[in-house]
Amino acid sequence: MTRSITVQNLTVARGGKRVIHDISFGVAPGQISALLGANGAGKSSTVMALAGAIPTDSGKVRLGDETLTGLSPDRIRRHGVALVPEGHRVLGQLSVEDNLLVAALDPSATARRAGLDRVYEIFPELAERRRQQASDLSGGQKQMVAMGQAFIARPDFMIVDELSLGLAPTVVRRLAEALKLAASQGIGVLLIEQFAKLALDLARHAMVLERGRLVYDGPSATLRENPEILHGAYLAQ
Ligand SMILES: Nc1ncnc2c1ncn2[C@@H]1O[C@H](COP(=O)(O)OP(=O)(O)OP(=O)(O)O)[C@@H](O)[C@H]1O
Repeated sequence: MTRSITVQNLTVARGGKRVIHDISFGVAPGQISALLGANGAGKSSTVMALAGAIPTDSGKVRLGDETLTGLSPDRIRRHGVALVPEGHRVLGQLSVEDNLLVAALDPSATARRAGLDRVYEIFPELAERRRQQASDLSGGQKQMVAMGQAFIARPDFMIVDELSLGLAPTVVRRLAEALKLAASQGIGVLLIEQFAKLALDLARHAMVLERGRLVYDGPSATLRENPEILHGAYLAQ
């Protein structure tokens, strides 16, 4: 079962200052949505609020009929929202396989095996390195592990904070294919990406944040065809 995520009138304050102002949007099952904006526009704050890592001031986040607002990050994950955090962080002392298994939600041996098989099918390069210590992986392989940790939890909704940061184009293409696969299987994806072109190529739906306000919410094709909308938001910051 896959469900839409709905954000209603979300307001977030950090350090006593309002950084997200009353934003509303939705991501449907199987849809890739890009969230764009200049440095400091509020992308990470939005993502962290959705994942429960920082509190919300007001507003509501729902996955299907369930309200996620106010739940802990772990509860939100168990409800079906997987976050791939910025910086392809892994548990360096653990093997690739143990990194994946710590993220599995269903403890049964059958489910864990099926989860690993699913991740290794998406990223065969991780299967070859399953016993390798994660700290020895390349940046791209670490990002595969981070994405694998999301996939193994069988989420309804995936948030990817900076897919391509610091990674080579060939690796980014592989990761982009994995996101498309996720969407084709009904997972809703919210992609935060500094390279607008990549994000707009991947996503059919896009949003632009400017100083904590949503200034565009619509087809990504419109942003591709009217780059001044995006330039305006980046310059205004
Ligand atoms: N820990 C914090 N405490 C107080 N204010 C913060 C904190 N982190 C971020 N901010 C402020 O919140 C606002 C939004 O920042 P945020 O990091 O969400 O933007 P962003 O679009 O993700 O930018 P970047 O791409 O640089 O990460 C900025 O004004 C920033 O200074």
